[in-house]
Amino acid sequence: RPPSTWLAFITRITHSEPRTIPEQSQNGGKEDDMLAEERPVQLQTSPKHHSQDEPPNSPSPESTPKAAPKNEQDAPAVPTFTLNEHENSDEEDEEEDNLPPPSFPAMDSAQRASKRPSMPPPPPNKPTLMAPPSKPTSSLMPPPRVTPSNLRVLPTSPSQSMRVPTTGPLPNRGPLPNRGPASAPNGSLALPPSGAVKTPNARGKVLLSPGHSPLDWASLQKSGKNLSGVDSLIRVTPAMLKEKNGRKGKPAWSSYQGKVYNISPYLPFHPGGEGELRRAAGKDGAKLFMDVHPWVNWENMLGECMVGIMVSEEKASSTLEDMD
Ligand code: HEM
Repeated sequence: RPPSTWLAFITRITHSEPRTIPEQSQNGGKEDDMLAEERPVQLQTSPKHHSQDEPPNSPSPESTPKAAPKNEQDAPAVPTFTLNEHENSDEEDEEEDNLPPPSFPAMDSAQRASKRPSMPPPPPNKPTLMAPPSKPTSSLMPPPRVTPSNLRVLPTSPSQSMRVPTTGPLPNRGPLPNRGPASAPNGSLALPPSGAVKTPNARGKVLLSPGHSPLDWASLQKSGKNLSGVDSLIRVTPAMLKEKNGRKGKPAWSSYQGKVYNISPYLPFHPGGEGELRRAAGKDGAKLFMDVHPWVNWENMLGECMVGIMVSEEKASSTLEDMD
């Protein structure tokens, strides 16, 4: 048994093509194959009996169908199909509702048996009766409870505080080594003796005058100029060193590990400033030097400025060559 929707379609075809009926009836045996329900529908619409006196071009199921009807109103309706034909036709909907269910799948088939008794889906564009889910309002929510387990335990031991955290921003690396005190507030890093190192301040960097960069000093050392102020190396007594303090036009000498250097030409080149370097004038500057920048090679920096060696007052009269 064809679905109910087919019946309406078959009805239209039989209305529009009456010549198919005699052909089927002429076949005789084929008519028996047709379903019983279809027969009266087809027979009602087919002009089974017609007069012999009709003209040859009159509408006859046995004659060739006309190319065009005489009257457009009499013309059979050409079946047209649209996608929403069933939706727009109320008559067909009612007809379908009254028709028995389609024969496929069979009433006792496994498909029907396995079909869940599902609820029909709600029609679109129709307001549902269910109330929309209430939105959670923050004002009604209780504040999150802070329990001790939610709090991160702060590191207590130095080994824990030095550990790099796996989450969050990287910690401040702090100043470069030997450039000043460590920035760790908990004192976990080893600090030099208090007061021994000045805190470097980037804004306090000494601005050297043009032509007095470290490169300029290196070029001046290689220039061959006499930077020591003496013709040859001399013995320097403590009294002599103390006199060369750089004041009142006098040169500035400073001793470092038994050697005496004329630091006067280096004063405008000193990255730490002329004033800082002058503090070592006329005396042993090793301690001041090592406290600030032990990585600096004094001998390389002031090699051309060497005056002589420190000697006691007794040996001051003799020359260095004599001592060798
Ligand atoms: C007489 C031999 C000296 C030489 C050849 C010398 C050389 C230098 C050099 C090359 C720098 C730059 C270091 C760097 O940027 O890493 C420097 C910086 C400095 N020096 Fe000296 N210096 C001498 C003595 C002194 C003395 C006696 C003092 C202090 C009493 C001093 C205080 C400083 C300071 C404060 C800085 C700046 C450090 C900084 O900016 O981080 N220097 N010196």
